[in-house]
Amino acid sequence: MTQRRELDNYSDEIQSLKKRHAQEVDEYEAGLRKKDREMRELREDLRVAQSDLERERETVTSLRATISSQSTAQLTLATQKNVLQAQCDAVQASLDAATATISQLQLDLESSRKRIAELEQDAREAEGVRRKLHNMVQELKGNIRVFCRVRPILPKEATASIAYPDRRDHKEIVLSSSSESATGQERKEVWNFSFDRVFEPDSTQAEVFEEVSQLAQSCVDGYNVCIFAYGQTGSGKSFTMEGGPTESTAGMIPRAVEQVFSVAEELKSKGWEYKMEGQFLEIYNETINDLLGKDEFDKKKHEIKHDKSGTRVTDIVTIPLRSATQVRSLLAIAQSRRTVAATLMNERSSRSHSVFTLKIQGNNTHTGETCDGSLNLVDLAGSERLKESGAANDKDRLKETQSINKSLSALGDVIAALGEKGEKGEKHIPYRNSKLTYLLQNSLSGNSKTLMILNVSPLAVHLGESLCSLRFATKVNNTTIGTAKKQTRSAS
Ligand SMILES: Nc1ncnc2c1ncn2[C@@H]1O[C@H](COP(=O)(O)OP(=O)(O)OP(=O)(O)O)[C@@H](O)[C@H]1O
Repeated sequence: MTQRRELDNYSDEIQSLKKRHAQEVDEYEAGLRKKDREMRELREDLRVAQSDLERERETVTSLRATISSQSTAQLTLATQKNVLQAQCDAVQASLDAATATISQLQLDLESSRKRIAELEQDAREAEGVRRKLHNMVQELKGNIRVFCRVRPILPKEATASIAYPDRRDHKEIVLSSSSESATGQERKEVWNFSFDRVFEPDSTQAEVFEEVSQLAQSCVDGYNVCIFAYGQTGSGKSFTMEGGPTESTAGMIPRAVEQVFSVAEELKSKGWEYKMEGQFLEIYNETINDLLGKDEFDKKKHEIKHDKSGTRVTDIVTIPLRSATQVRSLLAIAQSRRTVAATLMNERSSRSHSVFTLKIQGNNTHTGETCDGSLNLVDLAGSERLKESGAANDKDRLKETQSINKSLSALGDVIAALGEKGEKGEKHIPYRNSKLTYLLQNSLSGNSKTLMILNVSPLAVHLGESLCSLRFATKVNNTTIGTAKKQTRSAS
């Protein structure tokens, strides 16, 4: 029994042990599951931690790369800083030097300003002296001068016998002709003429202008200047005065105008300011026509008036001029109007006098001086006589030729009378004998300078006309003796 009880006890004990064991197994399994869960969680944490670690590693690598490139950049910057510092030092040094130089320059500038003021004063005085000397030179050369220009022969023309013996000063021209006398003997005739300058056929416009340019200077200095082209039709007057379309063939009018503008520009630095205006007219049959008028034909009646302010033509268009280019276009307008008139009225351009007038008013802003000059450029009508012009049987042509002859001989008389006045004192000058001389009255007397360019045709058929022109020009040229004497008188 005891055994039995013991057995029961043992069985109970086994039962309780089994129970406890099952309980412990449960607990153990629950613990195990918990551990398992904890282990999964830990694994997850580990994976997260590993990926964080991986990221951190990448960050570290990239930071290392950044640090390495930053240190390279820092090194470069440091080098650049050193270079800039050196440059800065150099700039500072040159700035210091420049400041010193500026101070010195300011001193120099001040003394240069003083010197410039003195030189400007000297220049103004020298300009006055130059004007006087220039005028003296012009007077010594003669206030009335004559140049003779022989035009080249054109194709198919037969030349007359013309020689130029003065190879040094170019002042002589010799015409000759040989004919057979009634007895069959050869008769040779020779005519010598001398002028202030003779231009041979190969002379260029530039060479002729070289002699004329001094007069352009005079009119800017306040003198009245008249330049005439005289000669028979076809002798080269228009070529000489207006010239061709190219720079090398441009005539005296465009060249003189160019020169006047450039001299006026140069004198600006000496305080001179100039106002210029131009007019262009023609005198045809003793009637004035405005070549710058608006209409194709000028129907207005123009009169010449002389008053204190100078010579004025009533109702004539006067254009303020600002540049030589503007003058050239004006000349072209005038030329086209003359061409229209010429086609309608029998080569009128060679049967009328054209007068281009440039008025120049100067005012010196430093000295208060003023001056009034004018440049008259005159292309005279053809000087041929009645028989040559073929006018004898044509009433209109006859009238034309007579009025041309009248005005040309009036011009010769006025110039001759001016020369005599120079020798004998007071003398009546017959300005009123023609429109041309009346118009140019103020530009042919007093402080005026006259140049006549005699244009001569080289043709054998024109020999007679050439001789007439040369004789007329010689009469004009002899007038210069008056001026030469004046110079002797003032010297004594
Ligand atoms: N120095 C020169 N060089 C070249 N050709 C010239 C020269 N002089 C004149 N001529 C030519 O001779 C011809 C006559 O000249 P131009 O027309 O100038 O004469 P003109 O005396 O003015 O005649 P007009 O009284 O008919 O106007 C023109 O063909 C011109 O081009």
